[in-house]
Amino acid sequence: MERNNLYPIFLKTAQLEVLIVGGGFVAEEKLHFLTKSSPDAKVTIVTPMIRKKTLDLAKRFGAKIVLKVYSRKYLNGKHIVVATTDSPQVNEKVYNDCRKQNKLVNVADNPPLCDFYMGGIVTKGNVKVAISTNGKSPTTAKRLRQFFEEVIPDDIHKMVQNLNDFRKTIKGDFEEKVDKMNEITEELVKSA
Ligand SMILES: C[C@@]1(CC(=O)O)C2=NC(=C\c3[nH]c(c(CCC(=O)O)c3CC(=O)O)Cc3[nH]c(c(CC(=O)O)c3CCC(=O)O)/C=C3\N/C(=C\2)[C@@H](CCC(=O)O)[C@]3(C)CC(=O)O)/[C@H]1CCC(=O)O
Ligand SMILES: NC(=O)c1ccc[n+]([C@@H]2O[C@H](COP(=O)([O-])OP(=O)(O)OC[C@H]3O[C@@H](n4cnc5c(N)ncnc54)[C@H](O)[C@@H]3O)[C@@H](O)[C@H]2O)c1
Repeated sequence: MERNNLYPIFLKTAQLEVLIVGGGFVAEEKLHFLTKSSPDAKVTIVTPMIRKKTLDLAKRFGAKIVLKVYSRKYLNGKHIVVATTDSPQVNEKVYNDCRKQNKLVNVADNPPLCDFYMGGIVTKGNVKVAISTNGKSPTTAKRLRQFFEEVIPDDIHKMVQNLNDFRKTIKGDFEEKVDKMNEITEELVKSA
């Protein structure tokens, strides 16, 4: 069986600079899911033309807009780059420029030109679940995201907070605390 070997990490988007190249439908989709998960993301969009809905979303989340065609100088100071233009040549140039500078890059509609994939994301308070199908089926990632949004209780953050509070009240060394935390949460996965 094929296996997904990607390693998910949870980025602190408030302290990273993201560049989106292009301002059309795909840019809107990527910006929408980025800001849904991470409203504090620091985003710059470089594009000669921006669609109204992309512009509205960009304004709502304070993204910086540069109405210019892409060139390498716009990579300065950026950590993560997402290319969404309708020109395969431009997208490929963005990819190659980023690889040369060791910047993480995603060409949205071209899985081989991605260092990382955006995933389906469920956020419930402090709990976050990220889903990937290894780039094989974005539709499945979306459906799984909808499923988990439904089944994970909205108030799971209360349990997380209670366990955080409870941990502080336990006496003993690290090992004893781990044992106690595992003991009281055992029921959560019993039926699984
Ligand atoms: C999860 C999500 C996150 C997000 O967008 O942030 C996401 N795509 C979403 C939706 C979606 N995108 C597309 C459709 C129509 C599907 C169809 O037509 O079959 C749908 C479904 C819909 O809209 O219903 C079009 C599409 N997307 C990609 C290709 C190229 C290809 O697959 O070859 C094509 C076809 C282009 C063409 O036809 O040429 C590629 C990628 N899309 C990914 C992520 C990465 C892999 C994630 C993974 O590992 O699973 C990857 C590899 C790169 C990337 O973009 O990072 C978001 C759902 C968010 C949510 O709902 O929660
Ligand atoms: N819209 C979709 O759902 C979808 C689905 C599958 C694949 N795609 C593919 O994704 C690509 C983008 O699609 P779209 O619908 O977002 O297109 P779009 O026409 O809505 O947007 C393209 C954007 O790229 C920008 N752009 C063009 N040249 C540029 C340059 N040199 N520098 C910076 N920005 C530049 C344009 O100004 C525009 O904002 C296309 O290749 C399309 O075939 C789109």
